[in-house]
Amino acid sequence: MDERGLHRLIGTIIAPEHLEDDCAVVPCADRLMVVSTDMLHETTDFPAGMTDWQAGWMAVAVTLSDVASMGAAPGQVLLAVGLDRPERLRGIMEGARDCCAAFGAELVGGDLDAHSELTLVSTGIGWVEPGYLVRRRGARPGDAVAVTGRLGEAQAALNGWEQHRRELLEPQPRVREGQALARAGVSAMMDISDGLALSLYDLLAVNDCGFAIDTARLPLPAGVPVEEGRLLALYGGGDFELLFCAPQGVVPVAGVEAHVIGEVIDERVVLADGEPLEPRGYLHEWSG
Ligand SMILES: Nc1ncnc2c1ncn2[C@@H]1O[C@H](COP(=O)(O)OP(=O)(O)OP(=O)(O)O)[C@@H](O)[C@H]1O
Ligand SMILES: Cc1ncc(C[n+]2csc(CCOP(=O)(O)O)c2C)c(N)n1
Ligand SMILES: [Mg+2]
Ligand SMILES: [Mg+2]
Ligand SMILES: [Mg+2]
Repeated sequence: MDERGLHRLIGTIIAPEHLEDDCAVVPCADRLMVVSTDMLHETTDFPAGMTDWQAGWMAVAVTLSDVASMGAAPGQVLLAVGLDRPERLRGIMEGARDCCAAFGAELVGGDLDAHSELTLVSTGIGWVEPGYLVRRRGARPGDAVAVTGRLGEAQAALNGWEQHRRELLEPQPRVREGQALARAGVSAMMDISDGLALSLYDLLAVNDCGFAIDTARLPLPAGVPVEEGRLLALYGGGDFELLFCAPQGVVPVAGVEAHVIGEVIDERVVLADGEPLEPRGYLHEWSG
């Protein structure tokens, strides 16, 4: 059983539309509040050699990435810390505070307990005017499919490409880009945490159309052989770039580094170079 299968179970217990987006959306006077929470554990999320400051940074970055993917401006963050050793707390809190400060958020609370494995749960709140909210649903046939930044860099570092360690350990949520894309009129957006392929299937699940990408157009990690780079870009996790669809004429958006990698098609399939793309990537799995 994997994460996506269990999400379907959750969707039989709470309203399934609550599982459709990177954040929950809560009307709040004349604005919308978006909220995301994410849990990281030492063994699955903190690679060997990561500092405590970087663990705190990453915990906030992954949540601000979800906020960014809705087109929202980050506001407040809470950080719950399941702490294995007290001497780690200062570095973790400073990393979390610094990531908040770098992206215009404020760390305003959290929780603390003792735990055998370092566990960080960050909750991020963002704010957006109703007209600029972007969801995963909304893609239309003929839209361009595009991504910010480059893909596969975090997984490249895990594969030993040392020049990409910074991207793995200190992910930069595309907060400014998310808001600029929303204002420019993109039709659907999400962040890529588990790899491009799984993200395209996540978009497929909530749209009435499909996606055809051209692997020659993928922005690959620098300094990695093209064949390996292409696999990293398609299936590697931990990138935290934005994947979006845009009506013709919307891209390029001023100030946003993005690459068009394909287009939205009528048929409800995900194609890469004309062939069905394997739904493979970074997935939490349970045995049995
Ligand atoms: N235990 C849960 N209860 C309710 N909703 C959940 C639960 N776990 C996940 N969700 C919801 O399911 C959707 C997908 O969650 P998921 O964690 O895969 O997204 P993400 O945070 O964008 O990705 P990642 O965790 O890889 O960064 C989100 O809307 C999330 O709020
Ligand atoms: C040991 C280790 N392996 C991989 C990564 C890269 N990484 C960070 S978050 C994530 C997936 C989404 O997270 P989740 O679904 O758990 O929220 C991935 C693949 C890492 N930081 N450490
Ligand atoms: Mg997300
Ligand atoms: Mg999550
Ligand atoms: Mg995940």
